Amino acid sequence: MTLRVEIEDLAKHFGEIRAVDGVTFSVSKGEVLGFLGPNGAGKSTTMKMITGFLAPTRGTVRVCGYDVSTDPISVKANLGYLPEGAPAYADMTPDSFLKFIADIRGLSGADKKRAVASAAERSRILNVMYQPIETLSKGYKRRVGLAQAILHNPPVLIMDEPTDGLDPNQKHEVRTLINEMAEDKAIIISTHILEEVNALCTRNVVIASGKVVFDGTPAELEQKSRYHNAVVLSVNEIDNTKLLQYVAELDFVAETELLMAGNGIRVFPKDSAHITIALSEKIREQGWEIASLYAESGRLDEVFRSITLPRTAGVK
Ligand SMILES: Nc1ncnc2c1ncn2[C@@H]1O[C@H](COP(=O)(O)OP(=O)(O)OP(=O)(O)O)[C@@H](O)[C@H]1O
Repeated sequence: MTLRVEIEDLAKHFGEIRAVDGVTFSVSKGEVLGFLGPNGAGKSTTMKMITGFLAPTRGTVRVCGYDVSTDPISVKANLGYLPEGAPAYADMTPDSFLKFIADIRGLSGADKKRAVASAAERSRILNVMYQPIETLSKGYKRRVGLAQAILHNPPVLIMDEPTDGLDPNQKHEVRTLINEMAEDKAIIISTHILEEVNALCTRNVVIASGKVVFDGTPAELEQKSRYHNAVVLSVNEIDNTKLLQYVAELDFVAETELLMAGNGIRVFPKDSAHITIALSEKIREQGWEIASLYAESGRLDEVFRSITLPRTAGVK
């Protein structure tokens, strides 16, 4: 694994406010890291320090081996940044905007032409290259932003809320583009859209109050849910209360609850064990007919809440 972004004990204090308070994580080539956290957790401040817009109070950021505080120009050369929202310069066309960015990146002649054509193709904006940016749909505007970020083919891409405010089709398109680029880049995406975690990310770092509270795969995040491996069960012609009483006594069951609208019961296993087979055997032993039985993978919204709420709230 080639390490591309290394963040160590990063902190930013604004007076009394500890916006970022000792954050450490790294991102390798091929990884799409979902950087999650509630409003005010410190995501934007961290991203601004990675991209060199903001100087840290403490700690280091290295991008492709270059330290952002001592070698910001090399860092910027290795990094593409998609800020939140739409690109500025609304009265420009994507063609003139990308050429302008190419100039800033120091590209000229054939290199500039090739870079603009390749970024436009990869971002699928070739059909709108000569239309003012302000007249484009949100999805296209975001793709123009993406084209700008990848123009110099950087090994590291940082994106702030890349699909925020897009409709489901546009979200899908932008995610597809990001997935296509993932193989040869290290990508950091800040988001609070939890479905993005499964659709896009290979790893997640969750921060709350400026500190890392989780670093792992989407599956590991789901496993922290109390619903992980919980089984939803309904049985034909048996009263749900009776079913619940029977199931609650089984030795592999920790907890049970009735579902709304008579839709059966939910069974929480002890130690998050896999219990679908054992449970279906126990139901059949009673001579009951199972109408439906399935295990849940876990609920990201619930895990997210439980790990990002202040610890004083009594949450594990
Ligand atoms: N320039 C600043 N001066 C003072 N406080 C700031 C400044 N920038 C950010 N903060 C504070 O630092 C904390 C972290 O803010 P930040 O914008 O990094 O959070 P965030 O996770 O990006 O939130 P959001 O999801 O709402 O964008 C907040 O309490 C914010 O008010």
